[in-house]
Amino acid sequence: MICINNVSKSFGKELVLQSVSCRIERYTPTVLLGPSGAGKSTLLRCINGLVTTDSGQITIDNVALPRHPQQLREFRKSIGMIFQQFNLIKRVSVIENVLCGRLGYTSIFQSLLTRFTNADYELACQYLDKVGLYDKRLQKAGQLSGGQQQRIAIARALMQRPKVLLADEPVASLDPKTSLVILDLLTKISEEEKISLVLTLHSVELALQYSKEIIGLNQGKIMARYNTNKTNAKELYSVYDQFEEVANW
Ligand SMILES: Nc1ncnc2c1ncn2[C@@H]1O[C@H](COP(=O)(O)OP(=O)(O)OP(=O)(O)O)[C@@H](O)[C@H]1O
Repeated sequence: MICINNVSKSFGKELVLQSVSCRIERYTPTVLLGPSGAGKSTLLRCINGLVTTDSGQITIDNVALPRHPQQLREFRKSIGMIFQQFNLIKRVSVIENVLCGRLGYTSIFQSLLTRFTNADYELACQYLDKVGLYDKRLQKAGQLSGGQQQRIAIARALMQRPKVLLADEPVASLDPKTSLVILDLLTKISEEEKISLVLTLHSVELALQYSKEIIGLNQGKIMARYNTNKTNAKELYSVYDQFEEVANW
């Protein structure tokens, strides 16, 4: 379980997260929903320490996110991340990109030489097969379509064997049909591999279709929390124009 307790974050004079508290249950696909600038990406990035909080605490399975860089690096092994723009090395092969996900497990010396074990290669092939890209493993990543590049990014994140997968607008650069393929894949894999999935999305309809819990953020505050089975699109749209804080979890 991810526990976010009274987390605040400012960039300069802008208070982006204001004493945010919530719990994200294990194996419960959860979407952070809200208007542009609400602080969704910032909150997601606080969960893996990419953004340092000003105050408050985040724990994953009762372990607090460390502040010390080396301990944070170790902690991050258990948290995969997927980005809107895929963040691949486009000039290198698909399989090399996937293997990069293993760097956290490799000694610094090995990382410098980028030497991977046979077991690493086997695992990379296994995950490429899972995302349907085994046949493309030797192609340069940049030659593939956006949807295929996002699938490489998913395989790369899986190489970390994460217990939590954070996906920041994973389908914002993709067409509607490919978006469904990617979200199908993410939810299926997170269920199969027992990974807790947390996403930011801009589509109310996709949030309803692919999550079990929805956390509504607006102006750096949690406005409401919804169980997908007990809400509807009309109610969720209110997250975009509601400014009164209802509750924190
Ligand atoms: N590294 C940064 N430096 C300065 N300001 C930042 C930084 N990251 C985010 N912000 C600011 O924090 C606010 C919230 O940004 P954030 O990306 O978290 O919002 P969001 O809800 O994810 O928006 P969107 O849906 O448009 O991606 C914005 O005003 C943004 O400009």
